[in-house]
Amino acid sequence: ASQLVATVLAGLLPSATVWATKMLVDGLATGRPERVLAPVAALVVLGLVAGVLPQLTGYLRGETDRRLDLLLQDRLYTRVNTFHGLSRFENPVFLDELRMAAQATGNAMGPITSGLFDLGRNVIALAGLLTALAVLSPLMAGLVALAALPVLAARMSLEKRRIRMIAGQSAAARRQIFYSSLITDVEAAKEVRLFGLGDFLKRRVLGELAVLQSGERRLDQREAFTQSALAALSAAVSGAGLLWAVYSALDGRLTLGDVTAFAAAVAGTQAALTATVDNAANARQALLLFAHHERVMSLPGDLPTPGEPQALPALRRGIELHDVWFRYDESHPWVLRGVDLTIPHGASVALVGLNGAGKSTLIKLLCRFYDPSRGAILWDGIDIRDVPPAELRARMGVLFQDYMSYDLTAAENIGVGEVEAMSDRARLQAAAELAGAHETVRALPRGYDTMLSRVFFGPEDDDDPQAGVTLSGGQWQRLALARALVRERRDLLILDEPSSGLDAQAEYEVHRRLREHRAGNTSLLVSHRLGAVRDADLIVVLGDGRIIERGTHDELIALGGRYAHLFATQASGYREGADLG
Ligand SMILES: Nc1ncnc2c1ncn2[C@@H]1O[C@H](COP(=O)(O)OP(=O)(O)OP(=O)(O)O)[C@@H](O)[C@H]1O
Repeated sequence: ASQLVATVLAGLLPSATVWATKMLVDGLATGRPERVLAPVAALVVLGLVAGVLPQLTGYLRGETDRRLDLLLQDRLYTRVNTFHGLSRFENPVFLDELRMAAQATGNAMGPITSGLFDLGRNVIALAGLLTALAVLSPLMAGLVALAALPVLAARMSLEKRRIRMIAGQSAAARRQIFYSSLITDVEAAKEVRLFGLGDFLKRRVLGELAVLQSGERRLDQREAFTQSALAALSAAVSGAGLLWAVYSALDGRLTLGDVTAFAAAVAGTQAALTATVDNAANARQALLLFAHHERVMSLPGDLPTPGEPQALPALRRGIELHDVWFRYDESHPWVLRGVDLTIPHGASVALVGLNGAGKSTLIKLLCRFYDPSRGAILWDGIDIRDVPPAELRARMGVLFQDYMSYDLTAAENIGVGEVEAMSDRARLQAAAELAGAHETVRALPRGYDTMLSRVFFGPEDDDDPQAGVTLSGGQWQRLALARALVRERRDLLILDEPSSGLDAQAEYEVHRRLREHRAGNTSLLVSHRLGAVRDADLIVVLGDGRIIERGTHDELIALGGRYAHLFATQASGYREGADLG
């Protein structure tokens, strides 16, 4: 409300100033001092208001923007968090929309609110000035207003083009961001240096930038040209008006004050008009940008979720996959082709198979990151599509092949596995012990409170509690394993290649501890190291999206099929290694 009052006041300022100036000049012309006192006093007050008002509106505007920013960021990220699956995040069109929406959320609301207030102020100013002008010359007022129309139309069409250009270039913009982030990314730094990719990536960045810039350049040229032509038109209109005013004054039809007011009003009107058009165009551009925010908000959910959220009972019988078919997209080949599998409660099931067989995909379906294209996954007979994804996931501990390493403390790196347990040091420690991470963490400079980082901190950061310690690959993996183990309500433990980064001794230890822990605990283990899966209650061999063999280690060896062949190959590899040693 205060911003509204300030806006109206600011809008009335220019015409009031013009009128006070006219009174002053007319008063001066009469030569009577008392006639100039009131206008002078008015001008002083107007000057004061003009000086203070922008500070006030500036502050109010900032405050409005800050509040809106908080509100909208909250709204956007709340929405993004309701996309329970992964497919949206693997869709470049959605990612573009999300990037634009995040940008709009931070940057568009400011221009929209301030643009609308500016617009209001300028429209009021314009109305006041045009009224003043109309009193002096209705014809001139009409001409000045008319001359504004082409300016308005031209600006609107230019803005539309600009938005269309930005949308058309989103792929190039995405590539540019991708290449430039690779140049500075710590994870990529090793390979970029080893393969000397710096120049290659830089050329790609500059190439994309050139494409982006050429579109922008064409638009800027067009804008400069149209704006100049229109400015010339305005100048001609005001020039003609001034000539008319001067001749009218010479004829005695206008007073000296009228001419002053006229000149000021024409200049003021044109300035206010240009500003109005600018405001309208900016607000419109911001609105169009903001449309991305609205589009993300109005997207349907990616996974159908049950209407009535219900709790998932603890697992008693087991998990069944019924004729599960899956492909990532209509245009992609089938990854799983009719998988039938039961993971009985309390059993340890191992999944083996060649690269690309679909093992990780099967795990992602169990976590319901996607829904099967055909078939169903049942948890004690309940279709997992009928329970809220969060409920389902709360019942699982999962270590992914591509686990995350967070730039957080060691305790937090484990605690993110169950946010509620973040401050429960005993639980975090128990998980760390199980994962074989406790000794490593305890030996860190600040123990569990040590900041871990993927970026190396120098000795100069020693006193900085935020400076992180860098762990080795296997140490990170143990922490990730601890994270998967920390969940209290966990009924199913899924480990995708849990020991790929562990040394032989550590692998043995981790598997021994997990085996003890696994007793009575349902687990699914994916591993290429067949030595690690031989104790599993059931070994399932996946080939080309189908289950081709299943049984215990001994049964599969006796069968003499794919598993037996793989096992023999690995074993002979070890024997040769031993012979060499
Ligand atoms: N997000 C995805 N979008 C499209 N296709 C995918 C996606 N993830 C995996 N695929 C495809 O699905 C197939 C199976 O991949 P998956 O990761 O499940 O295999 P895997 O058995 O775990 O292999 P590995 O032993 O190498 O880990 C592959 O052909 C892969 O190209």
